[in-house]
Amino acid sequence: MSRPTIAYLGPEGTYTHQAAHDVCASDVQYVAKGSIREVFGALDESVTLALVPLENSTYGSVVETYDTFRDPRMGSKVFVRSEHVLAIQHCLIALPGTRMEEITRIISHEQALGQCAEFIRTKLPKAKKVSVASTALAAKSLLDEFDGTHKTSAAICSAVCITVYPGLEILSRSVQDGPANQTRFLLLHTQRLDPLPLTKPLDLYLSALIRVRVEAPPSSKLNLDLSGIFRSLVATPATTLCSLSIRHVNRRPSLNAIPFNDTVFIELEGGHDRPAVALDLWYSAVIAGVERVRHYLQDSGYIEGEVVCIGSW
Ligand SMILES: O=C(O)C(=O)C[C@]1(C(=O)O)C=C[C@@H](O)C=C1
Repeated sequence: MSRPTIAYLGPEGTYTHQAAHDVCASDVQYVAKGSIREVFGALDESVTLALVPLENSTYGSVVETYDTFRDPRMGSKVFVRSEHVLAIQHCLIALPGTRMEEITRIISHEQALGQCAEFIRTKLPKAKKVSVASTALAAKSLLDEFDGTHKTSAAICSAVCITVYPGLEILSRSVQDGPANQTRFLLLHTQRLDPLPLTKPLDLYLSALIRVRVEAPPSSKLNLDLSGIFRSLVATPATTLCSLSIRHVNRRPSLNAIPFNDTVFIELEGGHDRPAVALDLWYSAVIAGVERVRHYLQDSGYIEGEVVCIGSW
């Protein structure tokens, strides 16, 4: 039997790569992809696992991940199955001999540039920010572009990049704004409830992610009445039993013909004071909530749309 394979945002040395190692047992095969959309697109019969960043404690949501979660495959062929939080300590990395005061270009992933905005503004005021697909790609690009004279660029990335890409050195450590910088990642799998292949033992979080989208709102309402949806979600006997509550709400444009019509992502959480709740009971409670939201939307006159559980873990 072939080894389980996990797709991640590459190249080698990204934070996603490190988080994937934290989650997976040693026998898993890693496949680097160039973007989060490509990571998601790689999931099929041979690549059954993927890890994607969801949110950062300093800079907020990873928009590309939420945008990918609008895809109809998410919730029908791909499911969120667990989460992992990684402490993010960024370094300023450059070619040997680069001087801080001469840096005019600072390359990194948009999230990392955002997490270090204050450092860049105060310590590298002349530097132009250049956003690339990942932090490790930023480090690698310093070597790719090296022509022996240009030492006016630097990358923001993890310290491991100087080992993965020899020929670079650390100019400054811990350059993120604030010491408690963390990113939360989600583990995706091609099965909704089957046991996961070769991950380390995973905690039961009693979490779930719901996607709600309506296409034909009643004429007076451009967007969803979230309070009605929230009430419907938490008000079944099963959801009460699991102390289901709303943890987080995010929205992205639906990209349909109705301007400002959003796809809403609602993250649910069960009561952690109820250790007796098992994943299948939790999943039933979430689905009971989802069913009630469907009825609520129908009763409110929404004709087309969807309410989908895209993962419970
Ligand atoms: O560029 C990387 O190293 C990534 O793994 C992506 C990513 C992100 O998208 O948030 C992951 C963790 C950090 O927050 C910075 C960047």
